[in-house]
Amino acid sequence: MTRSQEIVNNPFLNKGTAFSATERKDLHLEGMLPPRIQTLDQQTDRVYAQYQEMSTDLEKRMYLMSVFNENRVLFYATFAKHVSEFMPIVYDPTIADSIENYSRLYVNPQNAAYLSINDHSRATIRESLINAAEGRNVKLLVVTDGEGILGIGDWGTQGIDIPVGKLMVYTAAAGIDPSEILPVVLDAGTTRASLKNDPLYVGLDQDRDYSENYYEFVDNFVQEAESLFPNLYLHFEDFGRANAAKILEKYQDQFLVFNDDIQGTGIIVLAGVLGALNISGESMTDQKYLCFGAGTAGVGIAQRVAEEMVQAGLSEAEAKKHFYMVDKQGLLFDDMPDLTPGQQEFARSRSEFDNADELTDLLSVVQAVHPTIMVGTSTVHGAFTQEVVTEMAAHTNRPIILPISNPTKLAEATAADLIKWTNGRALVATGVPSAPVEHDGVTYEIGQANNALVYPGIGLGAIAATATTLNDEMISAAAHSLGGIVDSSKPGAAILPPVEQLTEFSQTVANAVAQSAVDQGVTREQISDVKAAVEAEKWYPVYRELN
Ligand SMILES: NC(=O)c1ccc[n+]([C@@H]2O[C@H](COP(=O)([O-])OP(=O)(O)OC[C@H]3O[C@@H](n4cnc5c(N)ncnc54)[C@H](O)[C@@H]3O)[C@@H](O)[C@H]2O)c1
Ligand SMILES: O=C(O)C[C@H](O)C(=O)O
Ligand SMILES: [Mn+2]
Repeated sequence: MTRSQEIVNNPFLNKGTAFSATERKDLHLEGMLPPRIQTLDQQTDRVYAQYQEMSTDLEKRMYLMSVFNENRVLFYATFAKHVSEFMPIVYDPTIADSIENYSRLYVNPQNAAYLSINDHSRATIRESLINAAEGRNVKLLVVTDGEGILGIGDWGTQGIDIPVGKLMVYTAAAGIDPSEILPVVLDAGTTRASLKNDPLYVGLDQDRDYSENYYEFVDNFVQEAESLFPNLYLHFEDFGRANAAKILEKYQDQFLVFNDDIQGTGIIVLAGVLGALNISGESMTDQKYLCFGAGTAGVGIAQRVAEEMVQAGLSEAEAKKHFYMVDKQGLLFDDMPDLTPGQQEFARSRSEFDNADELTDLLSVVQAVHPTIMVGTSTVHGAFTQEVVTEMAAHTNRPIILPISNPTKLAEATAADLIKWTNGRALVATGVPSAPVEHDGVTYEIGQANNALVYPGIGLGAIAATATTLNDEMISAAAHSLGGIVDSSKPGAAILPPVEQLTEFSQTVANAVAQSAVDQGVTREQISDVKAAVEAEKWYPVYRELN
């Protein structure tokens, strides 16, 4: 390839019709492009106009991905102008459709790294990461093994769209330089027969490996990534329930790692609860918390909220008494076999209830417990029925209800139903974006309780501060930093800030996390001005001069 071809085919360098006259001459691009030189603004107008021509959300996403494949600056400049409109297209919920159809729609590897359990030697992994990084300075890596994609389960290699999509949000929300990132999928096989039997499937057509091999694969990957990219922020996403917490615990004291489903979700839900309590005027330690779906996210959130109660003065044992975990078995009791370690932490004793053996479904648990907060991470569509919600609302003035299973087709309830069934008393946030709800003359704004509202800022803050670890203090600082953005005195106010302000509050989160790292002295470099360090780390979608 000639240098000119390399430039126009490199999405990190390509400017399309915006190459200047001098660049066209110096880089030998003359004759390779239509003659009229356009501005980035004109290009984004064209992209947005074409985007609007697409009839379905999946088509819109595919079109935007084609722009992404060609020209990163143009993609992010357009995204920046339409943040709240593009989020559900680029990210959740439309990303779920693109994952389910990934092999069928495949056109481009999108500069991701694809690793295979069939050759998981450190040498091969190292070589693959070097190839995929193409000499770029990787500071942020998002990795999945595809086993627990959103709530839609095991999608093997097709899960790579989650790291790609999560990283797009990092850049759009927090200004992470898109050339300093790497999406990675660890293909350890899949349990999904329809993928294995599909000749178009681009991943390994073999059973998912649950042997020691798997942990060796993960470990070889972590060790090689950490050694190749020494200042890495390593983000784990959508691993299965049996592995997510285990992997985080294994590496969190050694490296700068983050599990979004556990920590990111814990932070955003805690922020939502704090926002709700700000509106109701109630105190955290008076709450009774019901988790429906005690898996990776459910337990991660409960741990974060429990930690907040400890900070509010309760002992750990007292704090845990405020929690009720419900899973497939019903209310989780400490005598049940097969509880995960996280579930065991919160399991109750049967002797607390007269009718313990009857507490096998959500409604009977709500009747027995009278929760004030109910969070859904179960993947059970419609589980928060009118009966469940009215029962909850009969015993608390402002029920805090967060159905956050993704994508839309798995959500436990809609915001509109929750507002209607409680006559506007419920304080609600949902995992996917929800339109405002009109009820009895009041417009209820609905916040989005999605980790996307916090993980970009946390990553930016940790990277900008040159943090060596991501600890509880930094995580708690992130959750608290979102307070005060919403005017809680307004009737129908949301409990979380609006996605339109994603870039602004990502900066707020980043500053809080970086400040916490600096205050604790857990940084590689001495940082005297935290805000300046965060600002200096930010990338903006503008064309840079090429020579
Ligand atoms: N909004 C967010 O930011 C966010 C973040 C993480 C996860 N999530 C969503 O939460 C959901 C769960 O994700 P996860 O990673 O924790 O998955 P997971 O598989 O670890 O957990 C799901 C849990 O729900 C339980 N469950 C399944 N069917 C049930 C039923 N009928 N009754 C009660 N419990 C049942 C499972 O046994 C499991 O423990 C997904 O839909 C995911 O998209 C949302
Ligand atoms: O990806 C999302 O939308 C949030 C979360 O990480 C999930 O797994 O559902
Ligand atoms: Mn996730």
